[in-house]
Amino acid sequence: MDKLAIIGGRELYGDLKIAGAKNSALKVMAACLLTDETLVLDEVPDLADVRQLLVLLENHGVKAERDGHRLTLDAGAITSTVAPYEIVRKMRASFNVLGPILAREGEAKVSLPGGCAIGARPVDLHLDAFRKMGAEIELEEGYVLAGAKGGLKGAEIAFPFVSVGATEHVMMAATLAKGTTILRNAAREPEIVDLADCLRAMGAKIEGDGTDTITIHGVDRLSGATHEVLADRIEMGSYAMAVGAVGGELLLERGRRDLLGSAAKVLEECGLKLEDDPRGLRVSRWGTPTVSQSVITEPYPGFATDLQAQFMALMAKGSGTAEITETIFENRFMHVPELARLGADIHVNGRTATVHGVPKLKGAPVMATDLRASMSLVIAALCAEGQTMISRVYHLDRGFERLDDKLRGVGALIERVKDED
Ligand SMILES: CC(=O)N[C@H]1[C@@H](OP(=O)(O)OP(=O)(O)OC[C@H]2O[C@@H](n3ccc(=O)[nH]c3=O)[C@H](O)[C@@H]2O)O[C@H](CO)[C@@H](O)[C@@H]1O
Ligand SMILES: C=C(OP(=O)(O)O)C(=O)O
Repeated sequence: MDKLAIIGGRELYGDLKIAGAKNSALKVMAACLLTDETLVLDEVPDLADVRQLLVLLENHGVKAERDGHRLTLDAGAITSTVAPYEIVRKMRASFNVLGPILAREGEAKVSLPGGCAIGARPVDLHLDAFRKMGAEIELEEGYVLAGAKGGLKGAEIAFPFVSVGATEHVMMAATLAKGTTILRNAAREPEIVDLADCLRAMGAKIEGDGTDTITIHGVDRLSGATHEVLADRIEMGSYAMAVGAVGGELLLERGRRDLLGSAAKVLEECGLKLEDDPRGLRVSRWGTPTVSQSVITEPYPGFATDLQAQFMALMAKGSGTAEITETIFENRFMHVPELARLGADIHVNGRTATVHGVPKLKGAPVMATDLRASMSLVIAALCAEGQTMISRVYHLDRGFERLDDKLRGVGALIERVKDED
């Protein structure tokens, strides 16, 4: 298992390319199952999660070819409608093959998913929606058995609360349903719009993505297409926070201020400068203290839960006190004890963490606990005095492409070391 050794205190300068969004790439990849023609995807990030989903798609008969960031997927024939536990348990997004396979083949058997251990993460909203669309759903030995022999039917589905995964999953399946599906209280994340753009390029009829009501008119078949995956707003926000923590100036290529939602304004209030540039998002902070700000995580365009841990690292050296409230996942403060090892002063009470800014952090051995928590440790290490050794970095490799190379390229002292244990 690799570790990361980081010596803090070096400001970050230069250009850093933001990869395609993990949380978009995984969904558009699953969309290849909706057509027997070829789907070509550009700007697909080179991540452990992407490789993991490819294993699952190949299990269903998909032929995949990778050339740099271009991925060509051909689901000419779906050879298996079963998504096994051994593959699906490793990643939440792999559950989203159920809808496309069900829509195209009339049946699917998919293991209940895994993913980051940040909460219980049930899939009831997904399954309730498919039932409304006429599917018969049973749970057996950890698998969802879904059947819709006559095909899925359009339905009106009002989600009781916002779910990114359920919105995407039902939107995909509804493209091949008979009739019209209306999703109310739908998620509005940029990745939903990216997926809808890809599906439209494949011939789907979708309106309203990016709002809380999405209408999908089912079509008989979808075709092949070429689609470029949107930039990763979480990677972009994380590097922006790294600049906030340690100072400097980065041009985050392909980045866009609007993708950050309300986090953009929060970062500016903390003292960062964010400027859209023809090549991406320019972020800078020069010598001024980081002003502590309180945030509450919310669905987009609210402050993203996937940036909460990184923001806590930024607040650790803030000028005052910040309250950080997590409303999306019930167990997403696992980074708190690790940040405390570096000297952060954080107290958790229920869903709120109170962060009293300290003048300095000091390097220490720490352990990555989940994907975004790992990035919060990287940010804290970049602005800590001395060396921090982060273990279990396989969490980071799930969602941050070539993190150590990218940070080294802009001046950070960071090395990947092989664990001898
Ligand atoms: C691969 C991917 O895109 N992952 C993202 C996606 O996860 P994911 O799609 O799993 O997140 P959801 O938006 O569905 O989850 C939001 C909340 O709803 C709950 N819930 C969800 C579905 C359901 O059927 N029942 C239920 O109770 C979840 O446990 C969670 O508490 O959106 C999250 C919220 O922005 C992000 O943190 C994840 O990075
Ligand atoms: C929680 C995340 O991923 P997943 O939903 O795949 O666990 C994430 O991307 O921050």
